[in-house]
Amino acid sequence: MTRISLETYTILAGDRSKQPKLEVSSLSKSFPSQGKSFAVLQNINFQLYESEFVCVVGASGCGKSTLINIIAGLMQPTSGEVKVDGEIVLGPGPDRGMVFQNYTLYPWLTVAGNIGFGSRLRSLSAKQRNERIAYFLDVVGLTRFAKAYPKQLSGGMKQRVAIARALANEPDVLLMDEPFGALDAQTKEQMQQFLLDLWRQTHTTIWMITHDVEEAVFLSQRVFVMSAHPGEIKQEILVDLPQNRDVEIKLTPEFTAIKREVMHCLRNC
Ligand SMILES: Nc1ncnc2c1ncn2[C@@H]1O[C@H](COP(=O)(O)OP(=O)(O)OP(=O)(O)O)[C@@H](O)[C@H]1O
Repeated sequence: MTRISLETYTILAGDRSKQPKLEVSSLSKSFPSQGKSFAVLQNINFQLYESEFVCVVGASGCGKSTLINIIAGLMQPTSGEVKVDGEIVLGPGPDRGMVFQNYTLYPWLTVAGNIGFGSRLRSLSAKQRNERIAYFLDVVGLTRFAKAYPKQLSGGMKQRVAIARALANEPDVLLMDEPFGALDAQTKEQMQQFLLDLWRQTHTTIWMITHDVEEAVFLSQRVFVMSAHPGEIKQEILVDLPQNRDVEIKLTPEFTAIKREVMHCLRNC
């Protein structure tokens, strides 16, 4: 298990001399349909290295959610395998944190209670656990809402709690399925910057699904473009932009060129 340092530090993301954090090999998934087998994912192969942030885009129905569910261990592949830190995934586990589009906070727990809920946190002493909760409350800017309940928070705040809860449990890989899909444009932009700043502090390895090409280019170092019927990774596009990004980068010719390349691939791959 990789420990998230509570100090801010900078390392070069994606060191390929090390074992991949997440490895998907020859993965296929079919569902039965009208007496036949319907192939949803076909021969998916990729590696994610420590501290990389990779986004996945693809047309509706190309199998993105099926893939994330298999990586999370919520669904078995028909063939192939998923490894996290070299270990084959056989089911859900604390090595993979999950953040979904629709806020999945526990409504009966306070913000602090939600952040402290993860199984790895519950194995710490009360003092260590409280320190960790305080750290993540601070990181996501919600210290003064520690005792609030989810129903008292806005959509963006709820998603910050969901991200803090996933990170506080120190996952090896954070899996995100359209985490900002339900937010308004302005909150979404704030959350993108928030997530990028958080990633720069923790350097968690992140694999995120989004429908928003601009969001994918802004956040990641690589964008996977999936095609449908059956779902395959058609192209991997390198986002060769500085790691220190803010919204202004979206206006640069370099950003626009990468965005155009992803959009072109989405239309034609
Ligand atoms: N449990 C299931 N049984 C049968 N078919 C399924 C099942 N789950 C998903 N599918 C089919 O697999 C295909 C891919 O679905 P999936 O939800 O993974 O796509 P997606 O890329 O995440 O779509 P979206 O972007 O719209 O969320 C769809 O055709 C869907 O109908």
